[in-house]
Amino acid sequence: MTESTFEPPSIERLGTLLPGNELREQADGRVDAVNVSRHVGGRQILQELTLSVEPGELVAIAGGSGAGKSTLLEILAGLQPPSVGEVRHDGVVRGARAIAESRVGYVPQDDIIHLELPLRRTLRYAARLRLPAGTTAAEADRVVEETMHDLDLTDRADVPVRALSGGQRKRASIAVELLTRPRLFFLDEPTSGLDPSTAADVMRLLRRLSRRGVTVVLTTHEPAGIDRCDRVVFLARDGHLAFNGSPAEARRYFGVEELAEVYDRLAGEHTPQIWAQRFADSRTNLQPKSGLAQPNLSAARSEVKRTSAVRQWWLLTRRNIDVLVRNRLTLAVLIGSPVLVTAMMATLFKRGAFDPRSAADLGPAQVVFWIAFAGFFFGLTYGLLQIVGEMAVFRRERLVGLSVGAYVASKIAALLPILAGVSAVLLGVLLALGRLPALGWDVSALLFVTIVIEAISALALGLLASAAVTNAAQAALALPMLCFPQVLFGGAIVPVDEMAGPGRLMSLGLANRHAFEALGRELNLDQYSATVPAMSAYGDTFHGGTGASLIALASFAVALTLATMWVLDRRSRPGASRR
Ligand SMILES: Nc1ncnc2c1ncn2[C@@H]1O[C@H](COP(=O)(O)OP(=O)(O)OP(=O)(O)O)[C@@H](O)[C@H]1O
Repeated sequence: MTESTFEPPSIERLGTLLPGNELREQADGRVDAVNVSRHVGGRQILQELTLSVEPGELVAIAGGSGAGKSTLLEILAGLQPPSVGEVRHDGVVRGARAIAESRVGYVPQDDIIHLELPLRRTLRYAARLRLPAGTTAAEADRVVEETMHDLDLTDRADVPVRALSGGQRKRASIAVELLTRPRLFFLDEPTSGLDPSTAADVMRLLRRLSRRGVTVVLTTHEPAGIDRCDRVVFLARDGHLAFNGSPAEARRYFGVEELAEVYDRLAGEHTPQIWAQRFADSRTNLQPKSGLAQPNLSAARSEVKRTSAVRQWWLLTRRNIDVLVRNRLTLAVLIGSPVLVTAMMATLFKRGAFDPRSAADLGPAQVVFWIAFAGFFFGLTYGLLQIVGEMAVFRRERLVGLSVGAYVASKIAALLPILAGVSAVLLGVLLALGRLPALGWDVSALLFVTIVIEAISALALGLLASAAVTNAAQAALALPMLCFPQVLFGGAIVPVDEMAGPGRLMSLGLANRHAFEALGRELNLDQYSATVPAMSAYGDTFHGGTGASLIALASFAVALTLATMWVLDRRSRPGASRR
């Protein structure tokens, strides 16, 4: 092992969270929410409440749909700031970034693992990303094996996550979070969608964790799950605190035999405030015995040093390639669509389109325009589905310190070689079949570089759209919306000089126009304006050097990459909409 301040993250040292291990860390893992409330867009979704969770407690947050359970959970976890009040972990008031660096586990409702990868592989990537800087690969692998063993997943280690059962997949999501041995563990509806026996398995697992000293807080709708908890917090509509106590006390308090009946009782009153008032009046009997922990502003907990951004980039690039290679359908589309486009262009255009004696009308300009558009199209389609499908994974990893720059750069690094490959094939085929004039290496190389720079700027545009939309259907709709202006205002169908003023201005911001001009100049299309009358409409379009066009394309790539990072940062901030 290399010299470092980090000790091996063995189960023994990290603490002993799972069954079969008798060690127990000192009792930290306390959560206090003091006068917290939350309003969004003028609506109060969580009313002011104060509650504490003791170290090692297993607590359920229950209530009707939309009552504010997830909101309260995220506030307790420190992933969403309360609008008013504060949350303390072990007496320490923490900002979201500090929480990201401490040992808080959080399992959202969505899967936070890549479905394409085998379980062991996905856990290994997660371990290398999340375990402290300095952890060797062998140590990370050992933690993965121990965690899989503890969660009874070892015999599923080589199965792609997609092929796991619902319960196994939920345990896999829990496993990702247990890799760092959290002291505080928050789960949003960990049993939803599971059959009663599998749900009971998950609850038993959480109970075992709490017995080992981990504080576990979860949201749930299932009365059977609530019964397995030490304590239940019932929320009435609009986030009113209706009850906080043990499941047995809840039965007495609401006067019901079954906890399922509490939901009817909560819905029965005209206003949820009635429940909040009733509980506040009875509260003195049910206050946690130890009271609130005092804020400890000076506490300097040993915080985990995260993996460097460069190493994150390298790990994520490898994971991206791994996911791409294993998702045969995506790979087939990424390679198949350029092959089809190349074949179509070879079929559409005649040989000798660039021969000055036979060049017909707009022939040379059209060939060049569609080559430019192909580069744009490849890049855009490559980027469009990259982020939207793994937003839940990204958001979770961001909370444990993932760098947005490393994430976006890893997408570009994984896709760039394929983009360069398909661009080279497109040019090579058109040259070999005589759809382009015979060219020297220097011009061919220039054409290739132009197409690749354009494809990268389109890739960045695709990534931006992928980061901004909320589902794959929206991403698919974005494709024609983003392509259409590139065709209309690209300068080939209507030459720039013939466009109305606003159109001309708009074309300046489109990659296709600059790529069309650059490729046309590299191929010396200017020569046809004298011999082919229709080409004279392009005026000075193909006159001069290509530097300005290439700089414009590179600037788009940089600006769109930065915009993608900005959108991702905003969407992964604590409190950002999950929708
Ligand atoms: N970022 C947000 N922007 C706008 N409204 C929000 C936001 N987050 C939550 N809400 C609203 O606040 C209310 C509580 O949401 P929350 O997800 O906490 O409820 P829940 O009890 O977990 O619901 P469910 O059981 O259906 O998951 C809902 O009406 C929801 O639409």
